Amino acid sequence: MELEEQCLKGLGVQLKAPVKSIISYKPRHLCQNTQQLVLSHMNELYVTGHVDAGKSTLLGHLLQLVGAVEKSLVHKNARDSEKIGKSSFRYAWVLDATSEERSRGVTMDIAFCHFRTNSKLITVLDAPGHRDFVPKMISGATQADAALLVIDANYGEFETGFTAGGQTREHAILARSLGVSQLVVAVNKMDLVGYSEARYNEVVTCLRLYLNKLGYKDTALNFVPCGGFGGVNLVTLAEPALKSWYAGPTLLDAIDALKTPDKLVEKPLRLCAIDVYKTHSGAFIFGNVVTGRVAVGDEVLMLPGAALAKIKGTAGLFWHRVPHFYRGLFSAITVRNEEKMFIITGYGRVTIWLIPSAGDSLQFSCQGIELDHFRKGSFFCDKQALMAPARKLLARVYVFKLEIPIIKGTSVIFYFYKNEETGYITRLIETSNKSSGSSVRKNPRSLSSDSSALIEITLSWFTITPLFHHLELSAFI
Ligand SMILES: Nc1nc2c(ncn2[C@@H]2O[C@H](COP(=O)(O)OP(=O)(O)OP(=O)(O)O)[C@@H](O)[C@H]2O)c(=O)[nH]1
Repeated sequence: MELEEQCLKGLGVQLKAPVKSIISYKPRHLCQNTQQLVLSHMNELYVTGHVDAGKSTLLGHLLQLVGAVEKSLVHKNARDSEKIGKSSFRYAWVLDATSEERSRGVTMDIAFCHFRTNSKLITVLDAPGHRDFVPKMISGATQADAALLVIDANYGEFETGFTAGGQTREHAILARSLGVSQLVVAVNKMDLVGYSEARYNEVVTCLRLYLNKLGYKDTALNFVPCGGFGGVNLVTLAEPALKSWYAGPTLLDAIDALKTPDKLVEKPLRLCAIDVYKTHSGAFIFGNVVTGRVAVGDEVLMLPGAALAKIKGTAGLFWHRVPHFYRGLFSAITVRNEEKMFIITGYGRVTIWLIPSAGDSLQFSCQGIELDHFRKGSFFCDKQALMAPARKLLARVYVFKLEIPIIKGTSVIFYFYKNEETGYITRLIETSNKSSGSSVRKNPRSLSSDSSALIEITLSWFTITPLFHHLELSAFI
């Protein structure tokens, strides 16, 4: 394995993640001496928390410290933010890149970025904290394995985010109901409370109780005291006031310790198209492999529409035209159109293909479909194992806090990757035990706060669903 990695390096191909395995899977169009490298899976981490908790600053500073931001950009942000009297936002500007976000000092859309820890490639989604942008935040959470919940430790601020209706609670509930299974909780702005151990313990105790109640076990939680603006305990712990009582992980270590979920490489292909980027010489699709794997030349079906398409590589010549923030998304298959590379191994000349598989994001183009018919959220899937269009869905739902009980006929919004469909509840099938899932009561008349249930939803229009039940279907009510 090391040899292959070294050879690729020698060719100037920089892998975005360490090679995990060499697999024997061979599509028909590849010749016999083809080996395929599967890159180690990425972890997707989405950053959330109460408005102004310091999410963008924390992340921007962390990216800077791990060298994921170009030095020229660091200097430019420092200079430009100072010029308009907003130097406290200089780290946040790494992520809040639009002029409206900068002038208002709030994150308004999901920002993507990437960095490496010791053992992982992390894709980060910085979600807006403001209530008006909650739908954006939901689309971020539906893509992520783990979340970084940022808490403002300052006196009064933590309490505001945490009281009934506060966004810390709301975001934790959303993350939980959308299936995010692990949380790193950054107890931020510790400088404002004098790095007080007592305050840290107070915040952690309060949050732990609440998160346990939502169903997060202690093993799925990792609390880290830090200061995003000062860079305290992000990558190293040098602050004596914190060091005197804290000996746990830094934020980077806590992120590195996240478990990489089983990405279901062996399942049939489901590739979700996230966006399309048009240049005068062609269009590229940006997508995310949910399950299975895909190679150049594969014939796939795009749904909805059932158009047959052939996956093509993308031309490296256009690389410089790809927006900067998208670049880190690509796994090695698309970096400089090097999907086919020759390397010398102990066995002679071998063709290496880099295969994007479940968990990878990639850029590609395809033959056979009109990109005008393409829409965000379309799925490319295996011809032999199609995804089923459906209007009726069964969903296991967790009900958190409600003012009015849920009854038959209640309207819902269904999110499935980039798809969003309205509908209503047509049956309340049973309530169930929150931890064991066993049936408690058949055909209940209503669902109240703090319960779990199996329900039937009828959507206003057909949506595509996975044929196999690889994800617990989650609905947000
Ligand atoms: N004292 C102190 N201030 C901080 C720290 N981190 C962030 N701030 C300040 O808090 C303010 C808000 O920071 P942002 O990073 O924009 O917060 P945010 O959570 O991303 O905001 P939204 O995305 O709009 O919800 C800015 O003025 C930051 O300089 C910290 O560790 N200590």
